[in-house]
Amino acid sequence: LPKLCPVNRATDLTVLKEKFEIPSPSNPTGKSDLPGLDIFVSTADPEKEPPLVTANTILSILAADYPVEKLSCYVSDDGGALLTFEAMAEAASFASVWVPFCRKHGIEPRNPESYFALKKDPYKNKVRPDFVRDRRRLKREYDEFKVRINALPDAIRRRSDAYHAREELKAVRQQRQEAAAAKDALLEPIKIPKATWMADGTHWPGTWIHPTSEHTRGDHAGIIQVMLKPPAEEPIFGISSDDNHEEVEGQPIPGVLDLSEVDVRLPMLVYVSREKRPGYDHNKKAGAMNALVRASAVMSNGPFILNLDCDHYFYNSLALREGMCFMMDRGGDRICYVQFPQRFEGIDPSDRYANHNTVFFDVNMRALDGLQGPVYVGTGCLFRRIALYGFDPPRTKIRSSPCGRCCCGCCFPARRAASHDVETHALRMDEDDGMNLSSFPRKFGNSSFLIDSIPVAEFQGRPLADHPSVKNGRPPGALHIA
Ligand SMILES: O=c1ccn([C@@H]2O[C@H](COP(=O)(O)OP(=O)(O)O[C@H]3O[C@H](CO)[C@@H](O)[C@H](O)[C@H]3O)[C@@H](O)[C@H]2O)c(=O)[nH]1
Ligand SMILES: [Mn+2]
Repeated sequence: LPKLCPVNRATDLTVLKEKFEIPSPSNPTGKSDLPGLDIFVSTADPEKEPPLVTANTILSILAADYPVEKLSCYVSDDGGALLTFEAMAEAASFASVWVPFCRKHGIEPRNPESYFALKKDPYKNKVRPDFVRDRRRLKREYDEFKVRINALPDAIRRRSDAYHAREELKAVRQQRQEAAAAKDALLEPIKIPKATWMADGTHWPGTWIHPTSEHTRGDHAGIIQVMLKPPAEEPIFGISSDDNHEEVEGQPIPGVLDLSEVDVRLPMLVYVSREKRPGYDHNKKAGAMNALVRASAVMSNGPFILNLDCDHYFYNSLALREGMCFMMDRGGDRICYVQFPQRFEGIDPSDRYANHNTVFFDVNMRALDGLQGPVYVGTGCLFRRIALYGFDPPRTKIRSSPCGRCCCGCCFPARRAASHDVETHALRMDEDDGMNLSSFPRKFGNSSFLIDSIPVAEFQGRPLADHPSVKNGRPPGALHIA
């Protein structure tokens, strides 16, 4: 049995910054050379998973400290619910004040609900004189946002009822006209199925409040809606409070945040509800993740993917950068995924039921890291996109080991290579010629957009070729050009 050898790892964010974001003659503004990152959030039921919680998750993602133009967020709604859709739209709109506020004042955590519920002194280490005013302003905005989210179920129901009444009236009128034309006195009562209506006066394509065929939980069309479009390539600074007054009875009040030094761009946000039909097994969260992998490949195609459940959030706005330290390090191209630990809120003080899971996250996972690596726990995991496509790791060839018969990790590639044909159907990534698209099997389906996106993601996910030991690295600066 191998001995347990728990590993503690540390990251150095300064080194990451120096390597990828320091201005140079070829990159005068220090535009980021970090790879793209797609964040997936899954939700399935607005009754059991309150949209306010999902919205908070989304806000913590949109406010994460990562180059805005490299970050995209995808929400998968397996409930196909208009409520979730509209809550995400509200979150996107609230993000336009929340995210600049977080950036301006270095707020942590960037989940508003948790931030405003913090027990510790919010003014600790805050020196900007406008912090008090900005925080008060944001608190009010957030409270109003919460009320809007909580009012959504009712608003949607009332709107749907109003549209329904209008439709019924229309139908009755038409029936009367037809009856009059045909001189037919017999009028049958009209039954129109109760639809769920969107604000623009069209039918919601997903699940309806009153289910009808084609609009039930497991039976509806696919929906993709971009809620925040991809940001501009260069930073956009906000307006200063001098130019931006609110007026109360003709008197300007300086209530609006001064954002003249803050990049106000937001990452792309996409709502996805995959198509569902009766008779198919949709494989719950796994199926949702697969749908997002495909959808994101043709939209932002981030070479890295991180997934979160709707009731989880980023506690640390730098977490994505920390994950990237492992992926972009020398030898990082051999890493398939980086699993983040989970921490829990709202557990009873004595933790009678061991809900903190300390043994699992702080002992078992570290020990596994000393063997072959921790296991994937289903969420909070940063993946290399190409690894999810079923490719072999880039270096599966037998390498000469320093110790004749060795017991170190380098034996695994040899064993894998030998059993390759029989055991796995992994795709080979040719080390010398790169990828040969024509050899890709049908398993990717017929979308040529998807197939073409694969080698792009592979190239962009490589570490920098700034050291002789990095064999297939990409040249520095390859990603900072728009
Ligand atoms: O048809 C479904 C069903 C679930 N989900 C999502 O899957 C996630 C997890 O589902 P949940 O029912 O909350 O499972 P839990 O038991 O709470 O979560 C455990 O199991 C999950 C999946 O295996 C892991 O992601 C979690 O970390 C782990 O705590 C949630 O975001 C759901 O919205 C879907 O997207 N589609
Ligand atoms: Mn859960």
